[in-house]
Amino acid sequence: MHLLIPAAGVGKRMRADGNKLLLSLLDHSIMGWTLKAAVAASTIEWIGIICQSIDEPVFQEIVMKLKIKKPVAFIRGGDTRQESVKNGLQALPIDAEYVLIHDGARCLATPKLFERCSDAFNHCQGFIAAVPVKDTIKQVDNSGIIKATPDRSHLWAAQTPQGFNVTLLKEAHEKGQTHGWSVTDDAALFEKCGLDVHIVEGEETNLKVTTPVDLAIAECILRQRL
Ligand SMILES: Nc1ccn([C@@H]2O[C@H](COP(=O)(O)OP(=O)(O)OP(=O)(O)O)[C@@H](O)[C@H]2O)c(=O)n1
Ligand SMILES: C[C@](O)(CO)[C@H](O)COP(=O)(O)O
Repeated sequence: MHLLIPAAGVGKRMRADGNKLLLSLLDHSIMGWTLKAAVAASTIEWIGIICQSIDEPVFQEIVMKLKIKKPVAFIRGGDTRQESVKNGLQALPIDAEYVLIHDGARCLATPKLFERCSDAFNHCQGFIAAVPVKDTIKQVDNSGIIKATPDRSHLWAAQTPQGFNVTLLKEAHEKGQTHGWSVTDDAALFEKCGLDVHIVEGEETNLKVTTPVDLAIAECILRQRL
């Protein structure tokens, strides 16, 4: 299984001085933890790290320190996650039929989750890891007035890994560019193309390290695993 890791963001919401994926989390960087889990997953055979050129030397160092035996490619990132993934798809080896895409910022995903996601290709061409939403969600207008309370039983929080047939996802990205679709995940492109995207059971702990408080929560979860 081929895995693309978008890691080319700047982490504005983290307000860090540089790419948040290089921040320390216990004895590794955020990206170090993400890579460790991906490498430990028996199904992952190839890893593409999508990053900005300025960060590539540090990511190379992380890969070396972890003594990763699986092939790792470095791919140039874009200005948005969507662009970064599009670049990643172009850089996949020619024989890649299916691909998993996993945010570098989701550093708590377990090897089991990667393996469960790889197995999902046995029954579908597109899926995302997700968990049922626990909160009551309100839809609010621009004046701060609640307009709707969607039925929670139909709401899922999207995570990564997300997995797709490579040809179909490449086509969806092309269409997205042509039509000017701007999305925050790859599933949304599949959806806009009218293709089915299935749900694979995610992990409650598979949070995305987005703001400083997420870093503290991630540390807590990792300590419990030690
Ligand atoms: N141009 C971009 C933007 C984001 N990402 C990656 O997409 C993942 C999810 O994005 P997010 O958590 O939003 O990261 P940032 O874009 O870095 O954060 P922010 O939105 O706060 O700036 C991250 O692993 C990030 O590195 C990327 O590869 N290329
Ligand atoms: C892909 C993603 O992690 C799914 O939750 C997410 O959409 C990334 O973008 P975000 O804007 O940081 O939510």
